[in-house]
Amino acid sequence: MHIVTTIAGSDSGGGAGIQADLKTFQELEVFGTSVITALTAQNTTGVTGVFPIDISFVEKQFQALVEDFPIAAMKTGMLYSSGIIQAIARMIGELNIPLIVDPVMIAKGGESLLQQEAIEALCSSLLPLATIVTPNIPEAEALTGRTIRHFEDMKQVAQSFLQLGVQCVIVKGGHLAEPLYAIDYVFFKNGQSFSMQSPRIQTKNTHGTGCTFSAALTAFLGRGLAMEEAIIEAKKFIQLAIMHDLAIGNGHGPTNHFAYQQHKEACEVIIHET
Ligand SMILES: Nc1ncnc2c1ncn2[C@@H]1O[C@H](COP(=O)(O)OP(=O)(O)O)[C@@H](O)[C@H]1O
Ligand SMILES: Cc1ncc(COP(=O)(O)O)c(N)n1
Repeated sequence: MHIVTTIAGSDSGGGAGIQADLKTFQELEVFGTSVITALTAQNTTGVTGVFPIDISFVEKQFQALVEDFPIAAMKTGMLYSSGIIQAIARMIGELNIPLIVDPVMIAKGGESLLQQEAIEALCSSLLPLATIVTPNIPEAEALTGRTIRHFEDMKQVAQSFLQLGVQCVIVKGGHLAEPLYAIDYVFFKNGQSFSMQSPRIQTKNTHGTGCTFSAALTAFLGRGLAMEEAIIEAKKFIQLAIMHDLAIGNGHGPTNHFAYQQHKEACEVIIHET
């Protein structure tokens, strides 16, 4: 049994954050553990409150896990403050395992999940430890200070992340104005790159897409898949989860974490070398 960890915020609504991650881990047959950085009062219509956990208690959760479990891979999601980021980076720096950093900044409803002053700590302390970083377009722009309009901009942005020491950058295209396809761009340290294209699903139920994608990636890496294979399988997991979306709640409903196990044979992702 492979053990993986998510370091993230709790979403009381169950579609994003820790809850989405653990559901994804369970579906992908890895044993999920967690370090909770903040509680959010949240549903499909938005976030009504954020309660950060004391840094010392974040550290206590992390220590409890690493003292007892051989963790195969870790991901981070909502980290909220520079203090939490620095504590996490210090502890992860002592381990040598795949780390996926999903640089969560803003909830779909517009509420901030990362304090403005924490951006610097994310870039200087945590990203240099990341095996893979998975920004969406607004996060990639905010973290690098560059605007993304064309593929050339995307390459420059990826270069900025790679220069920090990240091994692989996946710029997720959910926010691109591409009506027919959802295209993600993958860049490796060795200069290789490719895009992953799947049909864009017309739905408002996209709460937790980024969390679910990075959790699937963590599970596949924890199971020992090679990086490229893990990335493509994670894209299939999120594609099927959006395709078979759940109309739960009155706002942006969650994705369907059950769908991959039920339909994985029926999902094609088109890969283009870039
Ligand atoms: N409407 C959609 N149809 C298909 N895939 C989508 C759609 N929206 C997002 N995705 C995919 O979901 C994943 C998360 O992307 P994105 O929504 O950009 O991230 P975030 O949730 O962090 O904002 C990516 O693989 C992206 O291509
Ligand atoms: C606790 C928590 N973490 C992350 C997200 C981002 O969700 P998304 O994956 O839709 O960007 C969220 N809404 N809440």
